Amino acid sequence: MTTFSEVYTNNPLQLHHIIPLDFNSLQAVPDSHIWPKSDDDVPTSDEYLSIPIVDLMDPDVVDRVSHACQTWGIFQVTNHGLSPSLLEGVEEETWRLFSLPVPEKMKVLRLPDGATGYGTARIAPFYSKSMWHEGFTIIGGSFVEHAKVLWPNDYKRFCDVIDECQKSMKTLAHKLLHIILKSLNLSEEQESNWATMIHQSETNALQLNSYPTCPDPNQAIGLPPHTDSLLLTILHHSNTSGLQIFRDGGFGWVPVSSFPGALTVNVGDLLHILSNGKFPTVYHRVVVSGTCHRVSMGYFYGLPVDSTVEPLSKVEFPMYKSLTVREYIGIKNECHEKALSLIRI
Ligand SMILES: O=C(O)CCC(=O)C(=O)O
Ligand SMILES: [Fe+2]
Repeated sequence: MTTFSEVYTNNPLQLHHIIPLDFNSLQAVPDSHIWPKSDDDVPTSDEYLSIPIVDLMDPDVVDRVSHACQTWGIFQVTNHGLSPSLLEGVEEETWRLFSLPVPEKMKVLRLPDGATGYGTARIAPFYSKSMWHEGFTIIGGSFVEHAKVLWPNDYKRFCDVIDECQKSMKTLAHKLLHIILKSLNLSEEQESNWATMIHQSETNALQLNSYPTCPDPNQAIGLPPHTDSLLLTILHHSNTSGLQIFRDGGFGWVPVSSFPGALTVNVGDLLHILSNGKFPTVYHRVVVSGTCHRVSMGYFYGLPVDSTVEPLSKVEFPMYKSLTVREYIGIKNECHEKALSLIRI
């Protein structure tokens, strides 16, 4: 059986697509990081259109989550089970990691055919310009060896926090996916089979992101527009702005404010496929700031890599072909944003 990390070994990247810029002491944005302006670059509204907030203790939680998934594909959750002290701990460790001198971070650089470690976003090779971003990807126990390299005498605090975060995020992902399954009107047997599969899945990754203060934020981009590939993403972005979603209906790029203490959840491609397009996979990007260095932490949850994904409805005509998770990630790694249209029926 293939593990999630192994899925990435077939598409080795070139080092210049993995090594982030040394953002320290830059007075101007280098040409490599200047993005051309496009028509939809400017948010059409300065107002923060508020995305739905769902209390997981709400007795109507299934309806609320279902409505949020259908109308926005993104929502914020409260009463999510991750304590404020855990989230503060993760944030603190994220700052500790990205504040290290570049030569230290380079010791844990992601390998060209690897999935974990320090480096750029995986979508880097699809663009001629580079991002104002550095990341650290954690899959399974990969972080322990990396932490030992970074802090030989003081790695335990990073490991303890990350370990606890992975466990709590997994529990939350299971809870959310069980709620979402209920909203897809499946037969009892189908629901129970999918619940078991979700429970057994080891397809998950924790991504720490850093978007340093930028000398000219209008020229650079933190992360260009993309959708997330797996079932869902749970994001902790404290109270800093930067995340934007593209909203049809004349709204354009809408900033996502973060409700204090809440986590942001968004639908990914696999859930979009399972729901037969009922839940939109969210097109989002990250803009950078001239005054604020932002960090965020995303948890991505998927299905086992050898499992088959296809629209679950037995009554609707399927919009997408059936394929394995591994095949889908392979297509996404090769074709990026065209992946969904390539599997359209
Ligand atoms: O940093 C953020 O707000 C979003 C990060 C993101 O979109 C990603 O890691 O896929
Ligand atoms: Fe994303």
